[in-house]
Amino acid sequence: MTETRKPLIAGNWKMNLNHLEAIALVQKLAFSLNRDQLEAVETVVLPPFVDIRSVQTLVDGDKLTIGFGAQDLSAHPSGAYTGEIAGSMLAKLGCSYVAVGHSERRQYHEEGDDLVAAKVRQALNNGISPILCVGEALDVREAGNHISHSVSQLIAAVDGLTEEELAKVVVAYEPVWAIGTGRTASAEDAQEVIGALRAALAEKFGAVAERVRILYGGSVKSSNVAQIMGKPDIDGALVGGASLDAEEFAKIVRFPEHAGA
Ligand SMILES: O=C(CO)COP(=O)(O)O
Repeated sequence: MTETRKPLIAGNWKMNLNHLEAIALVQKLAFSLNRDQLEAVETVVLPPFVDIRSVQTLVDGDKLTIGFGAQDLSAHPSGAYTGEIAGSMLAKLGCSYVAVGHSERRQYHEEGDDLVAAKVRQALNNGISPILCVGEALDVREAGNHISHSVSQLIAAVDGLTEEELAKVVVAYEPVWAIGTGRTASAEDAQEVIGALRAALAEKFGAVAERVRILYGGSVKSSNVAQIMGKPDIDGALVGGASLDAEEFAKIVRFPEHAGA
C-alpha cells in the first residue's frame, strides 16, 4: 500500500444472499463503519445481479459511501444473448465496479483470455472499473510458473487499452489454491506476484502502472488482512467468504486500526 493509491476492500458475495438478505447486510455494514473509516478505505460490495437494484436503492436513499458493482458482465453491448447482462445496464444501476475473469468463471464457464479482454473493454466503454482477476492454479505454482502465468493473463486482458483506461482498471491477484480453502498466500508470496504484475504493467504502459490498484484475494480475513496490506504493492483485498458476515467484513475494512495487532 502507498499514499498514492487509496486502499480498496471489495466483497465478492458470489452466489449468496437474496435481495432481502443483501439489504440487511449492507445496512449492518453501514452501521458498523463510520465516515472516517469509509473515507480511509474505499468499501465495495459485489452482490448477485438480482440484488443490485435493492442495494442501489439503499445506498442512494441513505447516502451511504459504500460502493457496489457486479460479479460479471456480457462481452457484448446488447442484443440476442439470452441470460446475459450488459455493461450499460450495470452503469444505469450505478455500478462502479465489475469483476471480470474470476477464476470460477474461467474454470466453470471456460472463459478464456479473449473473452476476458472483451469484458474489460465493455466495462470501460460503460464507465465501470473492471476488477480484473488473475492467478494460478496449484499445479502451475508447483511447477514454478505462477508469475509468468499471472502476468500473461493480465497482459492479455489489458493489451489494447490506453494509459487513461488502464488507470481505471483494478487488478486482483487471486491464486486459485487460496480461494475458499482457508489457505492464504503468505504476504511475501502475494507481494512477489503483485510486484511482478505492476512491473509488467510499467514495462508496457510506463508510469501509469504506479496508479493502478492491485488487490490480493484468497481466504482474506480480519486476522490476516493487516499483514497483507503491509506490503508495498498490495492496495486492497477481494474478499469472498468473509464478506458475507457484515461484522467480519467491517473488521477487514478497519484494517488500518488493527495493523500490528
Ligand atoms: O474468490 C475470492 C474473491 O473473489 C476469494 O474467496 P475467499 O475469500 O472465500 O477465499
